[in-house]
Amino acid sequence: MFNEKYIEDSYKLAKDIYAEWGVDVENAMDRLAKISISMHCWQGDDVKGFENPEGELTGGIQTTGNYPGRARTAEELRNDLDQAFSLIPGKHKLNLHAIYLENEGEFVDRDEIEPKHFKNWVEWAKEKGIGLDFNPTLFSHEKADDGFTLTHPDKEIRDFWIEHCKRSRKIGEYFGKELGQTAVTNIWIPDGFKDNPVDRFGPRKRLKEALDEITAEKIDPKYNLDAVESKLFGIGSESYVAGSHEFYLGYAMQNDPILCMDAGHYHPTEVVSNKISAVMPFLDEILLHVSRPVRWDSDHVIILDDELQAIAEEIVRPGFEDRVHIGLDFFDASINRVAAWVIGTRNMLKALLKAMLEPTEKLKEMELEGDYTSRLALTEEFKTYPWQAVWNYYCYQNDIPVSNDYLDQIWKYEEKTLNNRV
Ligand SMILES: C[C@H](O)[C@H](O)[C@@H](O)C(=O)CO
Ligand SMILES: [Mn+2]
Repeated sequence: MFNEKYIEDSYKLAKDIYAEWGVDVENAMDRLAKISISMHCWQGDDVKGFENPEGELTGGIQTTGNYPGRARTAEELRNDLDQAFSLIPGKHKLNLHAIYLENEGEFVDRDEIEPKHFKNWVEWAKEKGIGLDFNPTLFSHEKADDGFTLTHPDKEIRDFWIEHCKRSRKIGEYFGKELGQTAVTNIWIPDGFKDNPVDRFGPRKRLKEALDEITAEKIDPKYNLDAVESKLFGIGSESYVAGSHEFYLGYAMQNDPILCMDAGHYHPTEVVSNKISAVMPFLDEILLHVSRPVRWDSDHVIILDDELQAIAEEIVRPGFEDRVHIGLDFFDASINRVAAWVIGTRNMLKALLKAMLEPTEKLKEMELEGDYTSRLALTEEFKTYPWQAVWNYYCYQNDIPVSNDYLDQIWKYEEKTLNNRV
Protein backbone atom coordinates (compact mmCIF):
# COMPACT_ATOMS: atom_id res chain seq x y z
CA MET A 1 0.00 0.00 0.00
CA PHE A 2 1.23 3.43 -0.89
CA ASN A 3 2.16 5.23 2.31
CA GLU A 4 -0.41 7.91 3.22
CA LYS A 5 2.15 10.20 4.76
CA TYR A 6 4.26 10.01 1.62
CA ILE A 7 1.21 10.88 -0.51
CA GLU A 8 0.29 13.89 1.62
CA ASP A 9 3.83 15.20 2.11
CA SER A 10 4.78 14.96 -1.52
CA TYR A 11 1.47 16.59 -2.51
CA LYS A 12 2.15 19.56 -0.20
CA LEU A 13 5.61 19.98 -1.68
CA ALA A 14 4.28 19.74 -5.23
CA LYS A 15 1.57 22.27 -4.44
CA ASP A 16 4.21 24.79 -3.34
CA ILE A 17 6.43 24.10 -6.34
CA TYR A 18 3.54 24.69 -8.77
CA ALA A 19 2.39 27.76 -6.82
CA GLU A 20 5.76 29.36 -7.62
CA TRP A 21 4.54 29.39 -11.23
CA GLY A 22 1.06 30.58 -10.32
CA VAL A 23 -0.42 27.13 -10.91
CA ASP A 24 -3.20 26.21 -8.49
CA VAL A 25 -3.14 22.43 -8.15
CA GLU A 26 -6.56 22.33 -6.48
CA ASN A 27 -8.08 24.13 -9.45
CA ALA A 28 -6.40 21.62 -11.74
CA MET A 29 -7.87 18.69 -9.81
CA ASP A 30 -11.36 20.29 -9.86
CA ARG A 31 -10.98 20.84 -13.58
CA LEU A 32 -9.97 17.22 -14.13
CA ALA A 33 -12.92 15.95 -12.09
CA LYS A 34 -15.29 17.59 -14.59
CA ILE A 35 -13.98 15.52 -17.50
CA SER A 36 -15.84 12.36 -18.44
CA ILE A 37 -13.90 9.91 -20.53
CA SER A 38 -15.99 7.62 -22.72
CA MET A 39 -14.53 4.20 -22.03
CA HIS A 40 -15.22 1.70 -24.78
CA CYS A 41 -16.96 -1.57 -23.91
CA TRP A 42 -15.22 -3.54 -26.65
CA GLN A 43 -11.86 -3.87 -24.85
CA GLY A 44 -13.58 -6.30 -22.47
CA ASP A 45 -14.43 -9.02 -24.99
CA ASP A 46 -12.21 -8.47 -28.03
CA VAL A 47 -14.99 -6.73 -30.02
CA LYS A 48 -17.13 -9.86 -30.17
CA GLY A 49 -20.41 -8.58 -28.73
CA PHE A 50 -23.43 -10.68 -27.88
CA GLU A 51 -25.29 -10.80 -31.18
CA ASN A 52 -23.17 -13.57 -32.61
CA PRO A 53 -20.07 -14.01 -30.40
CA GLU A 54 -18.85 -17.00 -32.42
CA GLY A 55 -18.78 -14.87 -35.59
CA GLU A 56 -15.63 -13.45 -37.07
CA LEU A 57 -14.46 -9.87 -36.42
CA THR A 58 -14.48 -8.20 -39.85
CA GLY A 59 -14.15 -4.67 -41.20
CA GLY A 60 -10.37 -4.64 -41.39
CA ILE A 61 -9.85 -4.39 -37.63
CA GLN A 62 -8.24 -7.10 -35.57
CA THR A 63 -7.63 -8.19 -32.00
CA THR A 64 -4.62 -10.35 -31.31
CA GLY A 65 -3.85 -12.41 -28.23
CA ASN A 66 -5.65 -15.07 -26.22
CA TYR A 67 -5.34 -13.90 -22.65
CA PRO A 68 -7.89 -15.82 -20.57
CA GLY A 69 -10.95 -14.20 -19.00
CA ARG A 70 -12.77 -12.50 -21.87
CA ALA A 71 -16.32 -11.45 -20.92
CA ARG A 72 -18.83 -13.77 -22.58
CA THR A 73 -22.09 -12.22 -21.44
CA ALA A 74 -23.36 -8.72 -20.82
CA GLU A 75 -23.44 -9.47 -17.12
CA GLU A 76 -19.80 -10.53 -17.13
CA LEU A 77 -18.88 -7.44 -19.10
CA ARG A 78 -20.71 -5.19 -16.64
CA ASN A 79 -18.93 -6.87 -13.72
CA ASP A 80 -15.59 -6.29 -15.44
CA LEU A 81 -16.52 -2.68 -16.10
CA ASP A 82 -17.48 -2.21 -12.45
CA GLN A 83 -14.08 -3.51 -11.50
CA ALA A 84 -12.32 -1.21 -13.97
CA PHE A 85 -14.31 1.90 -12.97
CA SER A 86 -13.52 1.20 -9.31
CA LEU A 87 -9.83 1.71 -10.13
CA ILE A 88 -10.22 4.93 -12.12
CA PRO A 89 -10.81 8.30 -10.42
CA GLY A 90 -13.77 10.40 -11.59
CA LYS A 91 -17.18 9.79 -13.20
CA HIS A 92 -16.98 8.55 -16.74
CA LYS A 93 -19.12 7.20 -19.55
CA LEU A 94 -19.42 3.86 -21.25
CA ASN A 95 -19.30 3.62 -25.02
CA LEU A 96 -21.44 0.77 -26.36
CA HIS A 97 -21.60 -0.82 -29.79
CA ALA A 98 -24.85 -2.16 -31.26
CA ILE A 99 -23.56 -5.75 -31.06
CA TYR A 100 -23.65 -5.46 -27.26
CA LEU A 101 -27.43 -5.76 -27.27
CA GLU A 102 -29.22 -8.22 -25.03
CA ASN A 103 -31.60 -10.20 -27.15
CA GLU A 104 -32.84 -12.81 -24.66
CA GLY A 105 -31.85 -15.76 -26.80
CA GLU A 106 -33.58 -14.49 -29.96
CA PHE A 107 -31.64 -13.34 -32.98
CA VAL A 108 -32.25 -9.63 -33.54
CA ASP A 109 -30.79 -8.40 -36.80
CA ARG A 110 -29.12 -5.01 -37.07
CA ASP A 111 -32.13 -3.45 -38.79
CA GLU A 112 -34.33 -4.53 -35.90
CA ILE A 113 -32.48 -3.17 -32.86
CA GLU A 114 -34.53 -1.13 -30.41
CA PRO A 115 -33.98 0.70 -27.14
CA LYS A 116 -35.44 -2.27 -25.25
CA HIS A 117 -32.41 -4.35 -26.22
CA PHE A 118 -30.24 -1.97 -24.20
CA LYS A 119 -32.46 -1.49 -21.17
CA ASN A 120 -30.18 -3.48 -18.85
CA TRP A 121 -27.29 -1.26 -19.84
CA VAL A 122 -29.40 1.79 -19.05
CA GLU A 123 -30.44 0.39 -15.66
CA TRP A 124 -26.81 -0.36 -14.87
CA ALA A 125 -25.68 3.10 -15.99
CA LYS A 126 -28.42 4.74 -13.88
CA GLU A 127 -27.28 2.82 -10.85
CA LYS A 128 -23.71 3.95 -11.41
CA GLY A 129 -24.69 7.51 -12.34
CA ILE A 130 -22.79 7.35 -15.62
CA GLY A 131 -23.69 8.28 -19.21
CA LEU A 132 -23.73 6.02 -22.27
CA ASP A 133 -22.52 6.60 -25.82
CA PHE A 134 -23.39 4.45 -28.81
CA ASN A 135 -22.11 3.11 -32.14
CA PRO A 136 -23.98 1.31 -34.89
CA THR A 137 -21.98 -1.80 -35.83
CA LEU A 138 -21.32 -1.90 -39.57
CA PHE A 139 -18.98 -4.90 -39.56
CA SER A 140 -18.94 -8.55 -38.42
CA HIS A 141 -22.14 -9.27 -40.37
CA GLU A 142 -22.88 -11.19 -43.56
CA LYS A 143 -24.21 -8.03 -45.21
CA ALA A 144 -20.80 -6.42 -44.69
CA ASP A 145 -18.76 -9.42 -45.78
CA ASP A 146 -17.74 -7.91 -49.10
CA GLY A 147 -16.47 -4.82 -47.29
CA PHE A 148 -19.28 -2.41 -48.21
CA THR A 149 -22.17 -1.08 -46.15
CA LEU A 150 -23.51 2.47 -46.56
CA THR A 151 -21.71 2.79 -49.90
CA HIS A 152 -22.84 -0.59 -51.21
CA PRO A 153 -23.83 -0.52 -54.89
CA ASP A 154 -26.83 -2.71 -54.02
CA LYS A 155 -29.58 -0.43 -52.72
CA GLU A 156 -31.14 -3.18 -50.63
CA ILE A 157 -27.94 -3.65 -48.65
CA ARG A 158 -27.43 0.08 -48.35
CA ASP A 159 -30.98 0.44 -47.03
CA PHE A 160 -30.37 -2.30 -44.48
CA TRP A 161 -27.43 -0.37 -43.04
CA ILE A 162 -29.24 2.96 -43.27
CA GLU A 163 -32.03 1.47 -41.16
CA HIS A 164 -29.44 0.19 -38.66
CA CYS A 165 -27.93 3.65 -38.30
CA LYS A 166 -31.33 5.32 -37.97
CA ARG A 167 -32.25 2.94 -35.18
CA SER A 168 -28.88 3.53 -33.54
CA ARG A 169 -29.56 7.26 -33.28
CA LYS A 170 -32.87 6.48 -31.58
CA ILE A 171 -31.00 4.33 -29.09
CA GLY A 172 -28.62 7.24 -28.47
CA GLU A 173 -31.65 9.48 -27.91
CA TYR A 174 -33.08 6.92 -25.47
CA PHE A 175 -29.78 6.90 -23.54
CA GLY A 176 -29.77 10.70 -23.42
CA LYS A 177 -33.35 10.90 -22.16
CA GLU A 178 -33.00 8.16 -19.59
CA LEU A 179 -29.63 9.18 -18.21
CA GLY A 180 -29.78 12.96 -18.45
CA GLN A 181 -26.44 13.04 -20.30
CA THR A 182 -26.07 13.57 -24.03
CA ALA A 183 -25.15 10.40 -25.88
CA VAL A 184 -22.77 10.57 -28.84
CA THR A 185 -23.69 8.08 -31.56
CA ASN A 186 -20.68 7.54 -33.75
CA ILE A 187 -20.81 6.04 -37.24
CA TRP A 188 -17.74 4.25 -38.49
CA ILE A 189 -17.90 2.20 -41.70
CA PRO A 190 -15.12 0.04 -43.12
CA ASP A 191 -16.08 0.56 -46.80
CA GLY A 192 -13.13 0.65 -49.13
CA PHE A 193 -11.03 -1.07 -51.77
CA LYS A 194 -7.92 -3.23 -51.47
CA ASP A 195 -6.72 -2.04 -54.86
CA ASN A 196 -7.08 1.19 -56.80
CA PRO A 197 -10.71 1.81 -57.66
CA VAL A 198 -11.77 3.29 -60.96
CA ASP A 199 -14.66 5.14 -59.40
CA ARG A 200 -13.63 7.03 -56.27
CA PHE A 201 -16.54 9.44 -56.44
CA GLY A 202 -19.47 7.00 -56.66
CA PRO A 203 -19.10 5.42 -53.19
CA ARG A 204 -18.58 8.83 -51.60
CA LYS A 205 -21.69 10.19 -53.28
CA ARG A 206 -23.65 7.19 -52.01
CA LEU A 207 -22.20 7.70 -48.55
CA LYS A 208 -23.28 11.34 -48.48
CA GLU A 209 -26.79 10.40 -49.55
CA ALA A 210 -26.93 7.63 -46.95
CA LEU A 211 -25.82 10.00 -44.18
CA ASP A 212 -28.41 12.56 -45.28
CA GLU A 213 -31.09 9.91 -45.02
CA ILE A 214 -29.84 8.62 -41.66
CA THR A 215 -29.81 12.08 -40.10
CA ALA A 216 -32.99 13.39 -41.77
CA GLU A 217 -34.97 13.03 -38.54
CA LYS A 218 -33.92 15.80 -36.19
CA ILE A 219 -33.08 14.60 -32.73
CA ASP A 220 -32.68 17.06 -29.87
CA PRO A 221 -28.91 17.52 -29.39
CA LYS A 222 -29.60 17.57 -25.67
CA TYR A 223 -30.14 13.80 -25.99
CA ASN A 224 -28.09 12.64 -28.95
CA LEU A 225 -25.26 13.96 -31.06
CA ASP A 226 -24.25 12.19 -34.26
CA ALA A 227 -20.57 11.71 -35.04
CA VAL A 228 -18.79 10.44 -38.15
CA GLU A 229 -15.39 8.71 -37.94
CA SER A 230 -12.89 8.81 -40.78
CA LYS A 231 -10.09 6.41 -41.66
CA LEU A 232 -7.21 6.38 -44.09
CA PHE A 233 -7.02 2.63 -44.63
CA GLY A 234 -7.82 -0.72 -43.06
CA ILE A 235 -6.77 -4.30 -43.62
CA GLY A 236 -8.24 -5.10 -47.03
CA SER A 237 -8.97 -1.46 -47.83
CA GLU A 238 -5.41 -0.25 -48.27
CA SER A 239 -5.95 1.76 -51.44
CA TYR A 240 -9.17 3.60 -50.77
CA VAL A 241 -11.57 4.22 -47.90
CA ALA A 242 -14.77 6.07 -48.80
CA GLY A 243 -15.12 7.71 -45.38
CA SER A 244 -11.84 9.57 -45.44
CA HIS A 245 -10.87 12.56 -43.29
CA GLU A 246 -11.63 15.12 -46.00
CA PHE A 247 -14.96 13.49 -46.71
CA TYR A 248 -16.19 13.64 -43.13
CA LEU A 249 -14.63 17.02 -42.42
CA GLY A 250 -16.64 18.37 -45.35
CA TYR A 251 -19.75 16.55 -44.15
CA ALA A 252 -19.38 17.79 -40.58
CA MET A 253 -18.86 21.37 -41.76
CA GLN A 254 -21.94 21.33 -43.94
CA ASN A 255 -24.20 19.33 -41.64
CA ASP A 256 -24.88 18.65 -37.97
CA PRO A 257 -22.76 15.59 -37.14
CA ILE A 258 -19.58 16.13 -35.21
CA LEU A 259 -16.27 14.93 -36.56
CA CYS A 260 -14.60 11.93 -34.94
CA MET A 261 -10.83 11.70 -35.26
CA ASP A 262 -9.18 8.42 -34.28
CA ALA A 263 -5.46 8.61 -33.48
CA GLY A 264 -4.85 5.43 -35.49
CA HIS A 265 -6.62 6.54 -38.64
CA TYR A 266 -4.09 8.73 -40.38
CA HIS A 267 -0.86 8.45 -42.24
CA PRO A 268 1.88 7.56 -39.70
CA THR A 269 3.48 10.99 -40.06
CA GLU A 270 0.21 12.77 -39.25
CA VAL A 271 -0.97 13.33 -35.70
CA VAL A 272 -4.43 14.03 -34.33
CA SER A 273 -2.97 16.44 -31.78
CA ASN A 274 -2.13 18.85 -34.60
CA LYS A 275 -5.57 18.49 -36.20
CA ILE A 276 -7.62 19.58 -33.18
CA SER A 277 -6.75 23.29 -33.44
CA ALA A 278 -7.11 23.09 -37.23
CA VAL A 279 -10.73 21.96 -37.18
CA MET A 280 -11.97 23.81 -34.08
CA PRO A 281 -12.33 27.20 -35.77
CA PHE A 282 -14.92 25.56 -38.03
CA LEU A 283 -16.64 22.97 -35.84
CA ASP A 284 -18.50 23.40 -32.56
CA GLU A 285 -17.61 20.02 -31.15
CA ILE A 286 -15.51 17.01 -32.02
CA LEU A 287 -15.12 13.45 -30.81
CA LEU A 288 -11.74 11.80 -30.35
CA HIS A 289 -10.96 8.12 -30.41
CA VAL A 290 -7.78 8.06 -28.43
CA SER A 291 -5.85 5.02 -29.55
CA ARG A 292 -2.23 3.99 -30.16
CA PRO A 293 -1.25 2.84 -33.61
CA VAL A 294 1.95 0.80 -33.68
CA ARG A 295 3.06 0.63 -37.33
CA TRP A 296 -0.60 0.35 -38.36
CA ASP A 297 -4.01 0.94 -36.80
CA SER A 298 -3.18 -1.71 -34.24
CA ASP A 299 -5.27 -0.24 -31.40
CA HIS A 300 -2.67 -0.77 -28.67
CA VAL A 301 -3.52 0.35 -25.14
CA ILE A 302 -2.67 4.03 -24.84
CA ILE A 303 0.50 4.82 -22.94
CA LEU A 304 1.72 8.12 -21.58
CA ASP A 305 3.69 8.92 -24.72
CA ASP A 306 4.35 12.21 -26.47
CA GLU A 307 1.28 12.05 -28.68
CA LEU A 308 -1.09 11.32 -25.81
CA GLN A 309 0.40 14.26 -23.93
CA ALA A 310 0.11 16.47 -27.00
CA ILE A 311 -3.57 15.51 -27.46
CA ALA A 312 -4.24 16.41 -23.82
CA GLU A 313 -2.43 19.74 -24.22
CA GLU A 314 -4.42 20.59 -27.33
CA ILE A 315 -7.65 20.03 -25.39
CA VAL A 316 -6.58 21.77 -22.18
CA ARG A 317 -4.50 24.74 -23.37
CA PRO A 318 -7.33 26.44 -25.30
CA GLY A 319 -9.93 25.24 -22.75
CA PHE A 320 -11.74 22.93 -25.15
CA GLU A 321 -12.95 20.49 -22.51
CA ASP A 322 -16.61 21.28 -23.26
CA ARG A 323 -16.17 20.97 -27.01
CA VAL A 324 -14.07 17.82 -27.25
CA HIS A 325 -15.66 14.47 -26.38
CA ILE A 326 -12.89 12.11 -25.36
CA GLY A 327 -13.50 8.50 -26.31
CA LEU A 328 -11.00 5.67 -26.07
CA ASP A 329 -10.49 3.03 -28.73
CA PHE A 330 -8.08 0.19 -28.15
CA PHE A 331 -8.41 -3.56 -27.80
CA ASP A 332 -5.60 -5.76 -26.63
CA ALA A 333 -6.39 -9.45 -26.08
CA SER A 334 -2.85 -10.31 -24.97
CA ILE A 335 -3.14 -8.81 -21.47
CA ASN A 336 -5.65 -8.71 -18.65
CA ARG A 337 -8.54 -6.81 -20.23
CA VAL A 338 -9.66 -5.02 -17.07
CA ALA A 339 -6.09 -3.82 -16.58
CA ALA A 340 -6.06 -2.61 -20.20
CA TRP A 341 -9.03 -0.33 -19.49
CA VAL A 342 -7.55 0.88 -16.22
CA ILE A 343 -4.07 1.56 -17.60
CA GLY A 344 -5.38 3.36 -20.69
CA THR A 345 -8.02 5.46 -18.94
CA ARG A 346 -5.68 6.41 -16.10
CA ASN A 347 -3.11 7.45 -18.69
CA MET A 348 -5.62 9.69 -20.45
CA LEU A 349 -6.44 11.33 -17.12
CA LYS A 350 -2.77 11.67 -16.18
CA ALA A 351 -2.03 13.40 -19.48
CA LEU A 352 -4.94 15.81 -18.94
CA LEU A 353 -3.86 16.59 -15.38
CA LYS A 354 -0.27 17.12 -16.46
CA ALA A 355 -1.49 19.58 -19.10
CA MET A 356 -3.62 21.36 -16.48
CA LEU A 357 -0.57 21.84 -14.29
CA GLU A 358 1.26 23.84 -16.93
CA PRO A 359 1.57 27.64 -16.59
CA THR A 360 0.12 28.02 -20.08
CA GLU A 361 -0.41 31.78 -19.99
CA LYS A 362 3.21 32.42 -19.00
CA LEU A 363 4.45 30.13 -21.76
CA LYS A 364 2.21 31.86 -24.28
CA GLU A 365 3.64 35.23 -23.27
CA MET A 366 7.16 33.95 -23.95
CA GLU A 367 6.05 32.71 -27.33
CA LEU A 368 4.42 36.02 -28.23
CA GLU A 369 7.57 37.85 -27.22
CA GLY A 370 9.61 35.55 -29.44
CA ASP A 371 11.53 34.04 -26.51
CA TYR A 372 11.61 30.54 -27.93
CA THR A 373 14.64 29.63 -25.82
CA SER A 374 12.72 30.01 -22.56
CA ARG A 375 9.72 28.31 -24.12
CA LEU A 376 11.80 25.25 -24.97
CA ALA A 377 13.71 25.24 -21.68
CA LEU A 378 10.55 25.45 -19.60
CA THR A 379 8.32 23.08 -21.51
CA GLU A 380 11.14 20.55 -21.11
CA GLU A 381 11.47 21.27 -17.38
CA PHE A 382 7.73 20.98 -16.76
CA LYS A 383 7.82 17.44 -18.14
CA THR A 384 9.56 16.35 -14.94
CA TYR A 385 7.79 18.63 -12.47
CA PRO A 386 6.09 16.69 -9.63
CA TRP A 387 2.73 16.22 -11.37
CA GLN A 388 2.78 12.60 -10.23
CA ALA A 389 2.45 13.71 -6.58
CA VAL A 390 -0.71 15.60 -7.56
CA TRP A 391 -2.03 12.60 -9.50
CA ASN A 392 -1.42 10.32 -6.50
CA TYR A 393 -3.22 12.73 -4.22
CA TYR A 394 -6.11 12.99 -6.68
CA CYS A 395 -6.53 9.19 -6.62
CA TYR A 396 -6.15 9.10 -2.84
CA GLN A 397 -8.77 11.83 -2.37
CA ASN A 398 -11.13 9.90 -4.65
CA ASP A 399 -10.56 6.72 -2.69
CA ILE A 400 -8.96 5.05 -5.69
CA PRO A 401 -5.79 2.94 -5.38
CA VAL A 402 -2.68 5.08 -5.69
CA SER A 403 0.06 4.31 -8.21
CA ASN A 404 0.53 0.60 -8.97
CA ASP A 405 -1.54 -0.38 -5.92
CA TYR A 406 -4.46 -0.97 -8.30
CA LEU A 407 -2.67 -4.05 -9.60
CA ASP A 408 -3.46 -5.95 -6.39
CA GLN A 409 -7.16 -5.59 -7.17
CA ILE A 410 -6.59 -6.68 -10.76
CA TRP A 411 -4.86 -9.88 -9.70
CA LYS A 412 -7.49 -10.64 -7.06
CA TYR A 413 -10.27 -10.16 -9.61
CA GLU A 414 -8.43 -12.28 -12.14
CA GLU A 415 -8.01 -15.10 -9.64
CA LYS A 416 -11.53 -14.95 -8.23
CA THR A 417 -13.51 -14.20 -11.40
CA LEU A 418 -11.67 -14.12 -14.72
CA ASN A 419 -9.84 -17.41 -14.26
CA ASN A 420 -13.17 -19.21 -13.84
CA ARG A 421 -14.22 -18.31 -17.38
CA VAL A 422 -13.18 -21.36 -19.30
C1 LIG B 1 -14.87 -0.90 -32.73
C2 LIG B 1 -14.80 0.53 -33.19
O1 LIG B 1 -15.97 0.99 -33.70
C3 LIG B 1 -13.73 0.70 -34.20
O2 LIG B 1 -12.51 0.54 -33.51
C4 LIG B 1 -13.70 2.04 -34.92
O3 LIG B 1 -13.92 3.10 -34.07
C5 LIG B 1 -12.36 2.11 -35.56
O4 LIG B 1 -11.55 2.86 -35.09
C6 LIG B 1 -12.05 1.24 -36.71
O5 LIG B 1 -10.73 1.28 -37.04
MN1 LIG C 1 -12.06 4.40 -33.68
